[in-house]
Amino acid sequence: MEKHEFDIIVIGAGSGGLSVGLFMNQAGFKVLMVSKSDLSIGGDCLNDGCVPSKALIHVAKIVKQARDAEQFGLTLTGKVAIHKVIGYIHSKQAFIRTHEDAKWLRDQGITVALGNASFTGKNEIKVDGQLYSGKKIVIATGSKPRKFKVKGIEKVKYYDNESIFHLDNLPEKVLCIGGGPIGIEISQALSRLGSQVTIVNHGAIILEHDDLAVTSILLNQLEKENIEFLLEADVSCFTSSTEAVIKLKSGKAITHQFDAIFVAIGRELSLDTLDLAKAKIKFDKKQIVKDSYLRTTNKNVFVCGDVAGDLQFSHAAEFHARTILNNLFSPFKKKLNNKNMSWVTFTDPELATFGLSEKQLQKQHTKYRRLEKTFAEDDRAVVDHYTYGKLVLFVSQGSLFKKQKLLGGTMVAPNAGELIQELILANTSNLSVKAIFNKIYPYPVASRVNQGLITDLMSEGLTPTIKIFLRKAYQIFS
Ligand SMILES: Cc1cc2nc3c(=O)[nH]c(=O)nc-3n(C[C@H](O)[C@H](O)[C@H](O)COP(=O)(O)OP(=O)(O)OC[C@H]3O[C@@H](n4cnc5c(N)ncnc54)[C@H](O)[C@@H]3O)c2cc1C
Ligand SMILES: NC(=O)c1ccc[n+]([C@@H]2O[C@H](COP(=O)([O-])OP(=O)(O)OC[C@H]3O[C@@H](n4cnc5c(N)ncnc54)[C@H](O)[C@@H]3O)[C@@H](O)[C@H]2O)c1
Repeated sequence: MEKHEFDIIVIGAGSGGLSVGLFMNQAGFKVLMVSKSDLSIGGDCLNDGCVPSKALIHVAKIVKQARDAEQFGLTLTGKVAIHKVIGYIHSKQAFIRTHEDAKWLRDQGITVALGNASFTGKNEIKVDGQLYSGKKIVIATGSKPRKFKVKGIEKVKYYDNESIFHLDNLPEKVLCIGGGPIGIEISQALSRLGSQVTIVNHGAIILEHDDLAVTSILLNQLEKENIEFLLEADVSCFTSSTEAVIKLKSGKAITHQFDAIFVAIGRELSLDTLDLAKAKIKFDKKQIVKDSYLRTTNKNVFVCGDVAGDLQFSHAAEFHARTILNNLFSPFKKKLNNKNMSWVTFTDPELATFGLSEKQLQKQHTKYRRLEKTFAEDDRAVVDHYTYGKLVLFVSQGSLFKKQKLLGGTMVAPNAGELIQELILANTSNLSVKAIFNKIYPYPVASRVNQGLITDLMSEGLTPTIKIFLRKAYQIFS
């Protein structure tokens, strides 16, 4: 059988795989991209994840704002037509697909093979009966929703992120299993469109990777929108297609009625068809064994994105790609380092987090200050009605000769994801907090809250000695 040879083979054309493949192609290398099918190009992000979920959230927000307008005398009648919502989502996906499909990739000069890839040797894979070899191979096969296995599950209408964006009818009552970002984002959107939603979460808190000071505010806001939370609770079984038995924290079991369940209890890595052993790639505890350079036990094969078993975000997958690309071209190999990572949960209000968390700072024995500010007195928050908002920052200890810097932080507010961007820049660029303090913010942009908290910190510098010094200076120079 004829074998096709490439400089690099990328298995999986999602956020991670596309980043590697497109750059290598632009740089003049011979690239093979493998995707299960034409429609799976773009990966989870385009097809079953970020894009459809953010489009759904957009529509749900419009509906909520229309309902909110009733307090100003407008009257709203009728129900949301779910097929129009789904149509909107699909139209946005179709638009993006025009530059994320096999034809477009081929037009760029990339060879595309459609089908499941499996290894046949250390540098060789097979797709749809055809062999391909690559000097380097990147596994970027992503992840899939973990299946919920409990007695009676076969009786119920079951949705997860692969089916929810194809809804025919909006279920009246939804039972969401899982209080992570997928469960929370989708639950709020469904609730705003008209479903009555209850979230059952195994853990004691929602969004367990974020700071409790902000997740508790988000929880409170979601409860105000009539989303019910059962925390530290588990579905023991389904007794019919519409009834679940839920074991509560107290040990008590209750029955709960619903029309459909939405499952978001974490992800499983997509490795099924790869046949890793043929390429001498070790696999342990449901993960591919990798080093801190994202290399597998076969030094010519890398892992990138969700399948690496690290943080599962589109931008994390892109960051993996950048790390791998750097190391392909530079003698100065970079280890994967997430100290500047950030993420946003696109609820309303949004929850945005960047840099190191308090747990990480404590673990690495870094000296830091925790600063907190509510938005109760922020003029923009007052007029736009989000005084519940909060900003938390972790700053290093400065001195006369040492810059005080942002180590991490988190915010809950509408548009928090945009508001923290300048803090992320200060964090990644190692700027002093004075960069925020010295900025002139147009009044009343919402991001003035960032300066507000840093100003609180700076005013601590007005010690009794400094005040005496200022009085003297005033006497002399004024
Ligand atoms: C509902 C939801 C919302 C999300 N929202 C956000 C968000 O707002 N922001 C964010 O940053 N992240 C978000 N994520 C996470 C984000 O989608 C993923 O982290 C990201 O898509 C991972 O990219 P990847 O390249 O690792 O994998 P993927 O994008 O999943 O791509 C992997 C590709 O490999 C293909 N593949 C698998 N096995 C094989 C094989 N054997 N041969 C050939 N091809 C194969 C798959 O079909 C797929 O196309 C969300 C996820 C979900 C589910
Ligand atoms: N805006 C974003 O960036 C965004 C949005 C969606 C998803 N994502 C990514 O996708 C990943 C997966 O999201 P996810 O929400 O599926 O998973 P997750 O692992 O983040 O959260 C799962 C939640 O389900 C709970 N859980 C687990 N088993 C359960 C059970 N049997 N019963 C009840 N609760 C149970 C856990 O306590 C946890 O709170 C996220 O970690 C994130 O990286 C990102």
